[in-house]
Amino acid sequence: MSALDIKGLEHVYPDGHRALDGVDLQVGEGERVAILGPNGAGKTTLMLHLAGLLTATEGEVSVGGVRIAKKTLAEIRRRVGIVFQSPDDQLFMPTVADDVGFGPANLGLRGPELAARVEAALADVGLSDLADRPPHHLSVGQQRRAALAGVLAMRPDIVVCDEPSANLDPASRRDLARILHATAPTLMLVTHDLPYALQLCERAVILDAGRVAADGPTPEILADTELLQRHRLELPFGFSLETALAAMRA
Ligand SMILES: Nc1ncnc2c1ncn2[C@@H]1O[C@H](COP(=O)(O)OP(=O)(O)OP(=O)(O)O)[C@@H](O)[C@H]1O
Repeated sequence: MSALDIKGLEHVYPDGHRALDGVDLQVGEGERVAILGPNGAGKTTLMLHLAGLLTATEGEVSVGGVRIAKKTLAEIRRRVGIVFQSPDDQLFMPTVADDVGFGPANLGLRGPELAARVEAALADVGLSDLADRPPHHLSVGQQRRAALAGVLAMRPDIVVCDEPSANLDPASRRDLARILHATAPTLMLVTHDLPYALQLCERAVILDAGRVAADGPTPEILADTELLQRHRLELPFGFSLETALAAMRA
């Protein structure tokens, strides 16, 4: 069974803008998939559908065989965790531990069980020492890890990350990649950062004008210069795919 099965997904916003125009996508359990595409391609719209935060105009999305519908929303939101780009959208409790425990507490966990869930998630992201700090006192990199801990504490089947590398220094970028590698069960990475997609995801999907324009192994997608140009994607100046792949194999 697929971790994620999207069939003929269309989304038309109330103003008539068609943001998704028939997306078909299957993702296997344990796969790591980068969702690439130019501004306005529909990446965020797709991401919001994965957790049932938008209602499909047409088509359907199933997570682990459970079709997203009003009556399955609670289950879907436990199964799919989204790490939003801006930690302000996610962190709002007085302490990091409270934030990480918020979701599991909503699931009904209490006492030692809740504390253990929070401790484990904070340990996974290397933030155990900062459990009692207010989230707004943390660095951007730490905030992003705290947001990921909040998602991991729900024990999701799929982790969706929106631009996780944005505004991170090189060391924080590496730390987060290592943590995502080690912790995300099935990963959907929405990003403009092509080297990060290469580092983290074996598969890449290009979305453009609300449609899947390409889907394949990330190294092959990134080696296709014409394909990238057609969809306004670019590797950073001076970036060598061969060197990066050799470094990853070493
Ligand atoms: N609430 C909305 N109402 C109307 N149109 C919207 C709304 N949100 C997004 N859109 C439009 O839908 C299209 C897809 O937007 P979306 O944010 O999903 O793209 P994206 O690929 O995530 O872009 P970016 O890379 O800039 O974040 C865009 O043309 C956008 O203007």
